[in-house]
Amino acid sequence: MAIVLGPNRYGKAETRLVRVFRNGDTHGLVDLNVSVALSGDLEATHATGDNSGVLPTDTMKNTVYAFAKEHGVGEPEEFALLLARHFVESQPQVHGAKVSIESYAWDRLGPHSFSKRGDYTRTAVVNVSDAGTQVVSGVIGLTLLNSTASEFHGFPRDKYTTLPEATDRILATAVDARWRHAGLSADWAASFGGALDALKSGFVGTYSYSLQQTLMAMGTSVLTEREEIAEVRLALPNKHHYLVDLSPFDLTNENEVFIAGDRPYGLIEGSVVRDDAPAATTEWWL
Ligand SMILES: O=c1[nH]c(=O)c2[nH]c(=O)[nH]c2[nH]1
Repeated sequence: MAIVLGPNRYGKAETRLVRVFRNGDTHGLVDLNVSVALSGDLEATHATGDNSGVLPTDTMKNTVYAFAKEHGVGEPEEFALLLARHFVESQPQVHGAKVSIESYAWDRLGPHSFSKRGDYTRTAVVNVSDAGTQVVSGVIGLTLLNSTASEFHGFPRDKYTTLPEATDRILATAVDARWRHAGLSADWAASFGGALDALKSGFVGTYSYSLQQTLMAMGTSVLTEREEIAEVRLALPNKHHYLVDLSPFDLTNENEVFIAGDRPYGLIEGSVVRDDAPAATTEWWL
């Protein structure tokens, strides 16, 4: 029996970068949270502390800031590709790089004034490895609600089942979605905007008998609208809204007064994929 090192990686997580683009009086703003994880020939440091192959995580952080100055910061997918390729190409012992970016949007209030948009976070993850390069875009925290057009019934009942059948309920979720691009170049901004719109219209346009059905419709909507996207993965928390019993006050409640539940919540997860999509080069999930 031998004890050996299993899969491992290391990097600098959550480097917060704000880049101001000064074009005369009118400034632009990019606000990112960048995480880098490298893998490769790293046995020595784990076995003996020989760091001859360990590019410091501090250097990774510095690279993020230096690249922001030297190359600017375009779309998050573009910046992640630039960084991931840099680490793999410049360090022979590094065979894999994963660069994950969260991008926070700011709305313009004036030439150099901005208001942070709080409705969702855009994400981009680039994986460079011997198997290939993969770009995954996504969105987290996109909260959507239908105040009707949702039912849930016909489910199995056992002795622990108390849930009433619902023929008219609120359906609400905070969308966590990632989508894998078939290629390595796209109009990333248009692709993200289109995918976001497709997720929303899939949610809005589906008369739902389960959040699972809505998940499938949202993924299908993205793949129908965006041919550059090969696969969509979704994690949809079911943000339950419970009808308040107003009968103690001699009041009726015709689906008008709800308690917004916090936890526990149902969590519906799934992948929607083109059957002819190219295979993923790296394992990915949320
Ligand atoms: O859309 C739903 N899917 C479920 O699987 C489920 N389970 C549950 O209790 N409520 C719901 N709603």
